[in-house]
Amino acid sequence: MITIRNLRKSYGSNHVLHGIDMDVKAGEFVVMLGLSGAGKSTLLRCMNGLNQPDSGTLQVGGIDLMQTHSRRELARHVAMVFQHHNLVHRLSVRKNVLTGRLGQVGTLASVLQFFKHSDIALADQCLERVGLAHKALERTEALSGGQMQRVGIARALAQQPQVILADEPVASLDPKTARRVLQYLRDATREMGIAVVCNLHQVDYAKEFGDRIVGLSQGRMVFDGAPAQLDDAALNAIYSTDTQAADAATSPSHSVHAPTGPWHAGSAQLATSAGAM
Ligand SMILES: Nc1ncnc2c1ncn2[C@@H]1O[C@H](COP(=O)(O)OP(=O)(O)OP(=O)(O)O)[C@@H](O)[C@H]1O
Repeated sequence: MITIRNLRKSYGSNHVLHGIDMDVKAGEFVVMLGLSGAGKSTLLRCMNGLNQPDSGTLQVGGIDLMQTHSRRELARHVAMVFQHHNLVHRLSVRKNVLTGRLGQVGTLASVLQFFKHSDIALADQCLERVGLAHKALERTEALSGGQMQRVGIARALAQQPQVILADEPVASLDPKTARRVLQYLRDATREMGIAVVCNLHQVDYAKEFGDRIVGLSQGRMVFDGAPAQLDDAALNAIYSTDTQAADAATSPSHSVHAPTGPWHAGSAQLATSAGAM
């Protein structure tokens, strides 16, 4: 579903991504961890076509993002869940979910916001998945933050995407609500075979909900493994502010790559150099 090879991205002279390699398969829930500024959002924005990488290979949901593509084409394959929901508060909950269908309907229907019965049925099914079917006709502004985020997930599901990218989706929620939101996201994507990449700042949520965790430090992948492999040494490598440690973690002798072929869940080992400790 997602294939990334040697991906590089700079903002002017600020080199943010230094050759990222990553594969995500259908139904896999990958959590991305890293310090603020590590490049997590930049990588997600590359995957969502909002940032143009400088070089490398980037295929998401069957689309080659290094080549020209339309936003509409991308929306048919890739959905985004945002930290602040990005919902239209004055619209009903169902209409917000239906906006997830805009990339799939014709241009005129999209402009007029005219939806078929099948789209409405799909929107209601998606709301059902996140436990909010009973709120379909309510104005969105009347919902709590956690409920709004679940509407954001329902909207993403209504796109019927192959990939969902979530950028800190629970950053502004209390722990109980955050867990509920992540549970809905993980369960729905697993059942629907969607590949998910989710940026989080909470290590405990990453361990609880991730099928796999990737760690970014200063634009380099320093960990790629199962939650059980995320030990103190791994956390030190991910959250180190020491440039040498990040370099050591990705040096050839301490590679996070699998010995053969592309990365996959649990394949990669954490660098164990003294610098990364
Ligand atoms: N649009 C932009 N223009 C210029 N520089 C940018 C832009 N977006 C991000 N950066 C820079 O790229 C680097 C990585 O930022 P990014 O937002 O990707 O990190 P992050 O790991 O997602 O951080 P956070 O966890 O705080 O969201 C930072 O140095 C940041 O200042």
